Amino acid sequence: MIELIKNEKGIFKNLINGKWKDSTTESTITILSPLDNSELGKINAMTREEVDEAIETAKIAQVVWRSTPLNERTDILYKAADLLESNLDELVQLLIMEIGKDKNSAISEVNRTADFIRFTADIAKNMGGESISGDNFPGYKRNKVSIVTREPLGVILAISPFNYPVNLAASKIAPAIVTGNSVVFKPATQGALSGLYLAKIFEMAGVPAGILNTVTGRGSEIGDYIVTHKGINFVNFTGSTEVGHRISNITSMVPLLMELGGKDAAIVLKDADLDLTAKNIVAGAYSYSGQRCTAVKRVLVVNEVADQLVEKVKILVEQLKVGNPLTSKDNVDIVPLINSKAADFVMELIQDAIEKGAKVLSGGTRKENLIQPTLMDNVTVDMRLAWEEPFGPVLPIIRVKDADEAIIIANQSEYGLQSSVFTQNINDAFYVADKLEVGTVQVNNKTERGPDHFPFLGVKSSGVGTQGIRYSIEAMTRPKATVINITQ
Ligand SMILES: NC(=O)C1=CN([C@@H]2O[C@H](COP(=O)(O)OP(=O)(O)OC[C@H]3O[C@@H](n4cnc5c(N)ncnc54)[C@H](OP(=O)(O)O)[C@@H]3O)[C@@H](O)[C@H]2O)C=CC1
Ligand SMILES: O=C(O)[C@H](O)COP(=O)(O)O
Repeated sequence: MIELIKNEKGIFKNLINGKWKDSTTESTITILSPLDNSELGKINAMTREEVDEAIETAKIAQVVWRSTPLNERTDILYKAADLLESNLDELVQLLIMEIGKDKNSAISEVNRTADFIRFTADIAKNMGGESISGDNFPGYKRNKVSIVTREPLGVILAISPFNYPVNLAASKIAPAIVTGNSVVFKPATQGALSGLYLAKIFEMAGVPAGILNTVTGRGSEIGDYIVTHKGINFVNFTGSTEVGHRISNITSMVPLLMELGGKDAAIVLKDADLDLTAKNIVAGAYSYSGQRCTAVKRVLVVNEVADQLVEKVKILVEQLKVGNPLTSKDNVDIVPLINSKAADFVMELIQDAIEKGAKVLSGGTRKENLIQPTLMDNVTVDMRLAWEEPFGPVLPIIRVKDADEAIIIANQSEYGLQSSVFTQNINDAFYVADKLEVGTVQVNNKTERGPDHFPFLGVKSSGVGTQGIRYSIEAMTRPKATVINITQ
């Protein structure tokens, strides 16, 4: 199917108004694989005029789409989910090559996305509006009734990051279109081929012309133009806090739904089940080399059990499989990072911590962009690793005297995505959970986004608004009240 979306020069086309179009510009971006530097294809660096066309076409098409029966819109989503599954092998291969995901994680991303799309259709079909009688409020009678329906917002701008190019695109596109919105989708540049593939799936499933349009090009070049475009009615962005802040600063009167960076803490109390804790911490911190916003990014463990926990974590870290998914026989947990800039940054954080007295218990070395899973003990709050998000396979252990000190350090972060607390005492779990300034607290589990119908949100610099299937649907619609006044 890849062949259907690229031209004879290997340039991937964009879906605009139901047609896969070549750009009018000669300006292209070459997508190389982080695994072997091979060229996977080229994408167009679209011009402003082409962006205008994508947004204008979305605006016009939405007018008809919002009146299309919901059951027809949901049928398209069910078809898209089936098509994703029937094209799993090719898409998995593309994900592995384009973003260096290990095979198991790539398969899981595609299957989870199909489930997400189906569940979105199910929820949309089962969501109703409400009717409110006037007499609930003093001075009014039952002859006044408000019928509250949910209306689409118009044109949704969906911007996705590199690490889940299919799932974090579909989790914006599916709730948007099922509710009668149209979409302009700007994938991450590294991840754009997978994103365009997803768009092809939606098109094949029957999404009408103009309802899903794609825009490719570097965010640094066209990002400001798209997010501030007057044709956009809602921005759903997942990516770094830096870009999120920028979008928030330059937009005006447009609702934002943003999931940004994190520094999720795993807080370990003295009565925690340490085997379960260590297992969760290692799975949470290192899968896909830590390139997940919800990765466990620091451990705050009380002194009484710190030595025991560290020993258990170290044993598991040393069992992680490290390698290049292209050349490794088995599935690997630790893969090369997305690019050398990302790997340089992780090494910089490790070096800073070493210079300030942290101890490397495992890893700490790099071969090209493959960084060994790194475990660092005795990390203290004067080190950058205590606060900055590495988006790589390095985990700092910060020792604390008690739960209260852990809470203070956890909350001092600029981020507030998730936290875990490990304890066998339900009262302590609630005590800690109640005080943490995050969107979600996981009790005795690693930090993670799923299941996808749960609310997913970050506070402080980790985001604005709430995702999760029903929550995204609500965010992308607004109530509309039609008031019936019955003459009596
Ligand atoms: N909380 C969450 O749910 C998640 C958060 N993240 C966070 O994302 C980061 C990693 O992802 P990464 O892709 O590198 O993030 P970036 O912020 O670099 O990019 C995200 C998206 O924004 C685009 N973009 C870049 N500049 C602009 C701009 N000025 N205006 C509009 N769009 C722009 C990018 O395009 P281009 O690729 O062309 O630059 C890409 O599509 C981490 O910080 C991580 O924590 C990631 C996943 C989930
Ligand atoms: O992009 C991310 O990193 C995700 O939103 C996290 O999802 P996960 O917890 O399912 O990996």
